[in-house]
Amino acid sequence: MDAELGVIGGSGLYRMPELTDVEEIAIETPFGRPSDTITLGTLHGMRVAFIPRHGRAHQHSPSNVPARANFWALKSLGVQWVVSVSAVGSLREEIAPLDFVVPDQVVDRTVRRPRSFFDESGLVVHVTLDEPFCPELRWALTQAAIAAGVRVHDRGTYICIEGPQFSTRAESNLYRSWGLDIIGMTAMPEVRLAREAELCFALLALVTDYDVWHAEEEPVSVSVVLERLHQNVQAAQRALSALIEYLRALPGRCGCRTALQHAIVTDPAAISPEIRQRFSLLLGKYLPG
Ligand SMILES: CSC[C@H]1O[C@H](OP(=O)(O)O)[C@H](O)[C@@H]1O
Ligand SMILES: Nc1ncnc2[nH]cnc12
Repeated sequence: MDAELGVIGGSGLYRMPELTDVEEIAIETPFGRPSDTITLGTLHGMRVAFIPRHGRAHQHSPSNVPARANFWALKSLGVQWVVSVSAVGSLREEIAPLDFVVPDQVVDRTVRRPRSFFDESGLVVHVTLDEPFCPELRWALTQAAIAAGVRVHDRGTYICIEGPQFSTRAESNLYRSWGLDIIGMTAMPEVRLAREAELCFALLALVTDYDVWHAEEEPVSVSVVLERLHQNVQAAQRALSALIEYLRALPGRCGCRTALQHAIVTDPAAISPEIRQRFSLLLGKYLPG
């Protein structure tokens, strides 16, 4: 095992300066290359693998993030927990810019992203997503954010739009009328892929704006987002540091690690040795070669 914790850094979080004993590794996966080289390093005694989601130069748009390669690479490094750090807009007055949110639900409005490792493989796999984020990891992340001294909302529903454009006012008001809390462009398909890879996954959402619905606030733009990220990215780094001690205390009783146990529908007799070999990283314990 090269790392226990994976961190996917979103907009504004392109490196983790707190890591020591750092090495950069380039990984090739069956789904191509991850977003960038992966930084392996140590944080309070725990090995961490860090991937900047959009690349260090922010060259991958939300629709083109190689999410399958990122999660495959993290799985191949042995990580158990994956934390995504993301900039989001708020859809509610009481969730203010500079607050943090650890969402418990997600609505997927993306339309053109591969959403499964098993597309066109001849394997049919249906994982359960009633609880899309790992409850144990969410708890640890919430405690860590509190320890970092920020105002944190310990639940909320994230709507993931395709982008890359921000929403229209009518869309923003529609999402508010649906009772949704925060908006971004990247939680999907990461939630789906984490579950298929049997990884515990949670999201630390950094609120940067009130999207476009708020009568008194400036509508979201890249400059608004970057300005707010500049103000709270250090708090996010503090929360990641504080997270390690809470991770060590987790009981590991969530269902994430066995998510595929009853999810494979295809008759094992019909699964070829080549397919077993290709997916052995994810399915080896259920479909021996
Ligand atoms: C740079 S503003 C829009 C951009 O920021 C968020 O990215 P991430 O979730 O990776 O922090 C949002 O989803 C958009 O991709
Ligand atoms: N309002 C917003 N909509 C979509 N993605 C965002 N990322 C940060 N703010 C956002």
